[in-house]
Amino acid sequence: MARIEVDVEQAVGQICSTADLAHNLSQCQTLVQKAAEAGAQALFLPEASDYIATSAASSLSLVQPATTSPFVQGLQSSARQHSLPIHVGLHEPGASGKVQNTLIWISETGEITHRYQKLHLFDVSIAGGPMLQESASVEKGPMLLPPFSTPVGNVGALICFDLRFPEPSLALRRQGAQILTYPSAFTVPTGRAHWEPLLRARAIETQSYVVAAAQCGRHNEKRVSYGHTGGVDEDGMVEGKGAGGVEGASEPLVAMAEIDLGYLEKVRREMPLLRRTDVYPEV
Ligand SMILES: O=C(O)CNC(=O)[C@H](CS)NC(=O)CCC(=O)C(=O)O
Repeated sequence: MARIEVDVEQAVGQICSTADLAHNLSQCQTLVQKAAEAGAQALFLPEASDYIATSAASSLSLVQPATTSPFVQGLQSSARQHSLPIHVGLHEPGASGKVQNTLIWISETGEITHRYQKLHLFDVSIAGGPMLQESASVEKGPMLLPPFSTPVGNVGALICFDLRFPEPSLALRRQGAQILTYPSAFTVPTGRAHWEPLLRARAIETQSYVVAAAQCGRHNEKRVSYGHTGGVDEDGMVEGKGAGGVEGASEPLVAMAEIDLGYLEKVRREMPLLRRTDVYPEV
């Protein structure tokens, strides 16, 4: 497991994506600039940073392969220019005629080195609340991405609704993750009720840093996201508070969160969570 002796700062970005990819890229590039100026070692951007569409049909019409997407190419060139790795959620074409909801790691030299595809799709119909059928336009991911080494630590990648399932986070922790990422676009009512307790629970039960880059504000006439971007440390304490979480805000912003992997190892050493796998199955 990588061990970094000095604290590092990571930037966690919040934007309000619309169906205008060029505008979304420019919001993200503003955040790359801010993150680099603040001395961040990595920038984490929300789910679906490339676009949030008004319908399944519109999402299918906007999707582009990562290899030729001007949105991805723009971020690759920003990463290279600022020598800053970027973790960003986007859409990619799927094999089934649907899209894939993915998360890519762009290295500080602008290469796409890792890719995760969202496992759990958000199909809900809450009376008087959100009605969303993600599976109408998105195909579900086939596997976990094993944790990968980065300048801020070993990253375990998950996306948004995946946050409600403890199993993948525990599996990634067991495989060596030190930081779990949940780039998101939570709805306002479910975010108000569950966002922070879920993030804190995942951090505490995996004894890992949790990075929560969120979409915020009004995307179109049908969609508003909860925001409240930030980080949670391995004690479950929220970091970067105040910088994020302006409900309804649509200004791009970054929250800074500190990572101290020495402290993380101390927490894990001092309170080992040894599982009773003789009683219940290991995840
Ligand atoms: O639509 C896109 O293009 C981007 N994807 C999303 O916004 C996804 C699927 S609709 N949103 C969530 O998973 C919200 C989960 C949530 O709000 C909860 O678990 O409570």
